[in-house]
Amino acid sequence: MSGASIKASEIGLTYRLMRRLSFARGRHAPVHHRVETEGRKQFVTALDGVSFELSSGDRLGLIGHNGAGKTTLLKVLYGVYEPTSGSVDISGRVDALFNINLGFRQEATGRRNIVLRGLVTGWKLDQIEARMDEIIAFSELGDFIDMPLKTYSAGMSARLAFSIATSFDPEILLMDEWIGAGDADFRQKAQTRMRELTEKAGIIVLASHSKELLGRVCNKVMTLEDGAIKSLQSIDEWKAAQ
Ligand SMILES: Nc1ncnc2c1ncn2[C@@H]1O[C@H](COP(=O)(O)OP(=O)(O)OP(=O)(O)O)[C@@H](O)[C@H]1O
Repeated sequence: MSGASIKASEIGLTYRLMRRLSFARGRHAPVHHRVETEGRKQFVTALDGVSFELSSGDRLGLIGHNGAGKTTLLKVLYGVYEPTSGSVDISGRVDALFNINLGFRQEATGRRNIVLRGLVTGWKLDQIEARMDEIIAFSELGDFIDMPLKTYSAGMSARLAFSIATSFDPEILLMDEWIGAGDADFRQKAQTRMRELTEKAGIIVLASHSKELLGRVCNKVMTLEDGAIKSLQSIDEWKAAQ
């Protein structure tokens, strides 16, 4: 691995609202101050002037109130959305674990979903088969691996998604709070795996409301407020400020 990097320069992201919001006089919608109206169109500014750089081994935590822009930032880094302004330069293979069910076929078995995910990630069938046993063992799903996804609990889906994503050697892993769905033993295993990933010169970006989780996993923390960076601190600075 040559070393992963992310450079975000002044990223802005504005959503166009498909349905018009109207606010009764004297009542505020939670995001009313960022809804702008232009003629018949309405827009929400979800990210505004976000700049940062990450390099090999960085584990960035994203924290902030509901609607602060954490998920939107992950989606921009994953390429789901093109920033409305600014730019993102990414070097390294990116995989994402947010909205765990995204990309899973509910009618297909766990085993079949491993193959489908592998193919989408760009691996060949024999490469996927070579990793199959290891992925199944790590997920601890046992015989459930041959049952359809729709029979899985949230925690079981999370374990499968994590096992798959980390087995296909991502250099950059983008995650939200999915990890909360796993039980304590699995979280411990998952944490070890994330550490190995960053030791191999990878990068993790993890959005969470859990200060305890960020404290354990991250070396930097970005606090977002209304789509802008309120602070970007080393883990020690951030802990000292709590
Ligand atoms: N598809 C969308 N269309 C319009 N507005 C959106 C869309 N997705 C998010 N938003 C708005 O963008 C802003 C940022 O949302 P985002 O989901 O990034 O926040 P978040 O920090 O991840 O919140 P949470 O902690 O609740 O998950 C919010 O004001 C939200 O209403």
